[in-house]
Amino acid sequence: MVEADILSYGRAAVEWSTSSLAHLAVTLLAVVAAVVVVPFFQRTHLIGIPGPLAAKFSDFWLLRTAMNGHRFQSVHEQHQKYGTFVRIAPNHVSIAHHDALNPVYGHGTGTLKPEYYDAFVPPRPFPRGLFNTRDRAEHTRKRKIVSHTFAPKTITAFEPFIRREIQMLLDRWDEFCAKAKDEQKEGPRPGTKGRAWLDVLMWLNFFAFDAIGDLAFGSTFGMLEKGVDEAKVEYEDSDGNKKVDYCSAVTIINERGEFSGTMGLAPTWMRPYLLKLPWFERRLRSVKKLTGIALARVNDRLQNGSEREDLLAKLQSAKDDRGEPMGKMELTAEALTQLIAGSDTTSNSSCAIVYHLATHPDKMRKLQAELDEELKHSEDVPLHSDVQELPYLQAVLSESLRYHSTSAIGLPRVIPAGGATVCGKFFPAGTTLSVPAYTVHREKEVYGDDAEEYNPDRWLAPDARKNFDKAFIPFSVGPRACVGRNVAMMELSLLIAAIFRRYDIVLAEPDKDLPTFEGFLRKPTILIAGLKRRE
Ligand code: HEM
Repeated sequence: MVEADILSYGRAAVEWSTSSLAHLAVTLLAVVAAVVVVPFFQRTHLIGIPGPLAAKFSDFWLLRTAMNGHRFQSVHEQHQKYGTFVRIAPNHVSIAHHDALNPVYGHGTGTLKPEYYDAFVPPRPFPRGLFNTRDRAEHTRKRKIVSHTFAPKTITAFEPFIRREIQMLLDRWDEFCAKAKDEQKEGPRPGTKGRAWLDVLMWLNFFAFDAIGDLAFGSTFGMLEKGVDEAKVEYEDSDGNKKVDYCSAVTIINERGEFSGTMGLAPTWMRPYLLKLPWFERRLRSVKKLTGIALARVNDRLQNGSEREDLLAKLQSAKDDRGEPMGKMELTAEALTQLIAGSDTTSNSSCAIVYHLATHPDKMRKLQAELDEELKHSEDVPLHSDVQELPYLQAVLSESLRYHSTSAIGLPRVIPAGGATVCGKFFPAGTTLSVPAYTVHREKEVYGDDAEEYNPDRWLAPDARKNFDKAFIPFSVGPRACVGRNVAMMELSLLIAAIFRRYDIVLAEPDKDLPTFEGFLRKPTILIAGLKRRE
């Protein structure tokens, strides 16, 4: 009897497990059909577009590429293999041609930022900021308020504060140079005795955070002074108590970019599941901490006030079309946007400029000759009016932004109702298109056969700017282009002029490529250089 029971129990177990396995297999097939096969056949209009096989069926090809930190490179290689059009995800086509810029990003085209940008929205209860607002009317409202804060008059008023931070950077580097000169220690390379060896990227990050802190909130983070990457974070613990902590702002901003730049590529339904993976979980903590940094700065600033009109004061006094000012939460979201958009964009770009000049000593000497000649009577940090039209300095900045391009990926946009024809191909409404900056910046048709080479001199040719402008997008183009472009160009012009006029710079590893890791931006990871004061 017992034996019979066991046997029937065993049979039932086998039947159950067979039927549940079959059930599981059917469910899996249904999921695969729903997620992979159906969307593939729904997009028959994209079937003829070449690309990696995996990318035609699922978002994982692009997602995995992004997690590896070199999305710009992988997409570039696909374009080299397949040509102008590459399908990089089931509903996403990358178009590597400057003729695609206007229809994809231009004014009046009606294209919108897709769900990708939802992964950049700050955690609740904060609303969206200018950068990640997708709704057109809401973006227009915000853009009107924010662009007012970047009006030319405001920017001129920022110049003394930017110059003060650059002077602080020079003072710190001078200390290191003086010490190294006294000690006359051997450097990491033969013949480099008596130089100060430091991670230039780290110091440029200190500068960029202090500068944006000063511009946006009326005071710096104190990073240059302390020589430490540290920022105050305000947050609520699980019991709702307000807490204060200190953290590395640079690491946090990097991890936040990696989180958003990757998570945004996953279909919306999958995002909560990805959050369970340690890679995303850790980076989500950084997203929250970054909001905590903005909150701490906004709170301190509102409590203590500011003696001058910083960006926050401008935002506070600005009103939208209905005469409404921004509330505290929106103010914090915009302050966060500026902190993110205006800090490491500048430090990454300036780090790349230092790298490219130091690896092209002839170009560095040419720049130094111009600075010596034109800035004879300037202070350590020149005036913007003295440098904004220096031909070789501006050529170096343009070439470096072209060649490195911290925003290197194709920024995605969704085609609106009615569809659009781009570079001779029709794309129906709802298709996501992007134009990869890294690849477009290397178009031989525009930049010539030496497009793969770093050569600032190309910008000196007559009509160069006019010819290159059509394929030059470091700040993007159209209604969503960088609102801080003029501030960024002022910072870069002053900073690079001041640094190269004062120091002779060599790299510890001049034969190596600049190491980078890409989240949303393509960021250098380290740059060890030996500095000495020029005679
Ligand atoms: C070298 C420095 C910089 C570079 C290369 C850069 C590049 C860009 C790019 C490519 C975009 C478009 C992003 C997209 O469509 O997804 C953008 C947007 C933006 N940038 Fe910059 N940026 C720089 C500096 C700054 C600075 C200094 C600020 C402010 C202080 C700033 C504020 C913004 C904001 C608020 C947006 C969003 C604009 C909108 O959606 O309407 N950026 N930037």
